[in-house]
Amino acid sequence: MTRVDMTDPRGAAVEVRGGALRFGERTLWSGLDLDVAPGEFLAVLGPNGSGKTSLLRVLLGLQPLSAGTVTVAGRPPGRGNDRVGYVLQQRAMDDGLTLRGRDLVGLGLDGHSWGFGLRGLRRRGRLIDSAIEAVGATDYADSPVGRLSGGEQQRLRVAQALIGEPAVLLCDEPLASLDLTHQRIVAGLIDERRRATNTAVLFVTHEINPILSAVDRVLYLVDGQFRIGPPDEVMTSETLSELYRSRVEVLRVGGQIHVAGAQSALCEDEVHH
Ligand SMILES: Nc1ncnc2c1ncn2[C@@H]1O[C@H](COP(=O)(O)OP(=O)(O)OP(=O)(O)O)[C@@H](O)[C@H]1O
Repeated sequence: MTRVDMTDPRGAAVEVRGGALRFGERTLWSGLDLDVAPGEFLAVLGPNGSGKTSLLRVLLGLQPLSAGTVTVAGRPPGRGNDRVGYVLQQRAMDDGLTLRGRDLVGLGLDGHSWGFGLRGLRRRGRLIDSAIEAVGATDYADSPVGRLSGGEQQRLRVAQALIGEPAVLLCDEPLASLDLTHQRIVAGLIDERRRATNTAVLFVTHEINPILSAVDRVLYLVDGQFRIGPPDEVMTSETLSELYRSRVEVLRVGGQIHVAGAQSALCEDEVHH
């Protein structure tokens, strides 16, 4: 009997089969089978150098797999795959950068066709305005981005990533360098959007707590090993001790997860002081 999948006509948003990534002698990960469903929020965790950013680079088509296959929104990753949006690690933009906030956001529409003439331009303008409003950046949208604070720049980057209504949104530590209030705002926006438009989110982070309420599953990478599952299954003392090959304590305090007990490898995942 043929099985017909009625649940989602678009299929997996991200599909990796037997994925491996090696640099020289070093295997970052191998045997990775990963399906991310439309609308799913996957947190990608792991210590420095475990290959989190490299995984996003694979999904962006910037880094070929050493073995295995990958599709993003049903297509090979890379140029021409306009169904992917991304927010990369926060880096302060050159303070001489005179590009205005709204122009930065508008770059997210490049590759989309609005037709020519006034109507197309007006539609584009309206989309940019509403994307800027959604991230609460209206007040500084006309300022040169080089003069904005890190948090303000980051909100504009989120607007730029979301304006193209991607099927898959890749986020590489988008909350780093934001204060707690803005972490909440940016995480909330991304979560809201994926629920509204069924966007799959892959979110690389060292800190799961600001996004814990949004996370469906965790991919935890450590030194070539990984686990995939809901936070309650992966973020346990038992699972993380296995992954780190040393005793790790996972504490749940006030709805938050704190990981402690391993040495330096855990860095930012440890309880903050
Ligand atoms: N093109 C490359 N050639 C050789 N080594 C590379 C290349 N790209 C990444 N690496 C190495 O692969 C490892 C994983 O890098 P990656 O940036 O994916 O880690 P990460 O988990 O995102 O780390 P962090 O938490 O520090 O951001 C690093 O040791 C890095 O130096």
